[in-house]
Amino acid sequence: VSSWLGNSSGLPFPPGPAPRFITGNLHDIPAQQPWLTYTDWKLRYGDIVHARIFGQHIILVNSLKTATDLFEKRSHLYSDRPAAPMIDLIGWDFTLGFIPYTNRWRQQRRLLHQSFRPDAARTYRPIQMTKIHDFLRGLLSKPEDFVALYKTHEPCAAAIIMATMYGYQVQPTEDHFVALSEKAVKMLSDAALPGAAAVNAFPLLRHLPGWLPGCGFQYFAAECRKRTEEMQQVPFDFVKQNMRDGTNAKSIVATLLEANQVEGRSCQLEQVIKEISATAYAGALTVSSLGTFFYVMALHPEIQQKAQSEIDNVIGTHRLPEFEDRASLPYIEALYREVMRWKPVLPLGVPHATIADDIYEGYFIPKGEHVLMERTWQAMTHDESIYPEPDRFNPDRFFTADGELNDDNTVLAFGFGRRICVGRHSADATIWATIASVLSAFTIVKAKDEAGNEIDIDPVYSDGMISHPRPFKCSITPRSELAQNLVEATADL
Ligand code: HEM
Repeated sequence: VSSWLGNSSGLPFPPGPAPRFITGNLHDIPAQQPWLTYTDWKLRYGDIVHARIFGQHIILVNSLKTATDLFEKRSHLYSDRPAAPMIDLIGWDFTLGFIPYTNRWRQQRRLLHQSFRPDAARTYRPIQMTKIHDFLRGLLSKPEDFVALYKTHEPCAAAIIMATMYGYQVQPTEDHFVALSEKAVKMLSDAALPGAAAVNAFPLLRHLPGWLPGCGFQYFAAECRKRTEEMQQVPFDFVKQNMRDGTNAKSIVATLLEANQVEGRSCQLEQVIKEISATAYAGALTVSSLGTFFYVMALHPEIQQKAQSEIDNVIGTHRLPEFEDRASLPYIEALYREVMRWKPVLPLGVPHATIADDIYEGYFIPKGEHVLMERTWQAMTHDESIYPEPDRFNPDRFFTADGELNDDNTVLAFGFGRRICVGRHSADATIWATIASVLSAFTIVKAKDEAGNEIDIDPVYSDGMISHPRPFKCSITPRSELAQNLVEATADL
């Protein structure tokens, strides 16, 4: 109610579209690709925009400067997460990404940071490379027309995180553990149903029984809670069983359990370790930018050739890339940065919320878990003043006039401030190494139909919190017999 009543600060909210009496700007924000509307609002209202849906304030942060001012320089005020009762109901409130800015968040963040900070992330490189090589061999055994690419790289990300987190080797097909979390993750994304929106706007609805009309979400939530619990418990039990059996499977979970010596002693800490491992797993499974990589490679053969020439000149054709090659491959670096800039996989990031009232450039920003701070990728990664012709996929934009790689190496897609992505060092290494490895051994082109005509690729991305290119057909073939042999030989490494 206090949200509805507005503010008593005497200062205006940031400018924005006029709200209606009860619903606010509900009708101004489209259900699909809302960030396009937000970008339009940037042109109309500026770098910071205010809107309201029922009692929930939405503050849109539309420029890198404003994002840095608020999320970095005032991070002590802007590091909370908005309340989302539906997330609690479906059992996903264990995830660090959704936990409010509390001691529970600090504890989980500290443990995850220990396992994913740069020096720790470097120790996973051998596993990352092994799984990327498995992925390359998987590409060899696929038919020419390789469909639904975002599905093909998720198993690679899943294999890496399962091996590092739990010491578990994912089966090439129908893996039980992967199936468990896929179910839970799917239910999380389905939780954006109309019923869920109503619960988020009117949290009291969560207390109504499922048999009441409109409250069917309660049954869905109960089912989802079961799946989420399984996703956390089953791989965790696998590690504990291995520890009891003395099986020498190194993993982050085993290391954390040993270091904290909590096995059977401190249920609370054991629960935390179980939660952060599932968080990392779910994070790695859902967010990946490689769909975009395959997509742009099929559409831009000239960029692909340039990248492959660099690999051939620097590394040669007698071996596959290694992490140590990264500094010698500036064009691959630029290509990686452009993949991450062009279509961030989380177009609106993950919303932040405010811990206290604040004033920014004369505007009032209310405190509270019902204040959604959203960032619009189009406004930042597609800011024309920083990235001319922003919609064009162009890795060359990351070079200076002298042909040197420029210093724009902050990947905005990983977020800001204290809530910046914990897994970014590991994700960065996985994505870079996959790009370099795939390009060194394979050529990606548009697929052809039976008559030999190229099949166009629809420039369509999935909508929602996570955005991937829609499944498309393309052809992925070894660049040469030598490349094929190199990939096959990785089985013996
Ligand atoms: C392409 C890969 C990835 C992208 C683009 C990405 C992006 C993001 C973004 C935008 C956020 C929100 C940051 C903010 O609130 O300002 C985030 C948070 C998070 N990410 Fe990632 N992420 C990726 C991979 C991963 C991986 C592999 C892990 C596994 C450890 C991970 C774990 C997390 C966690 C735990 C959070 C929540 C942090 C918090 O709320 O304190 N992410 N990520």
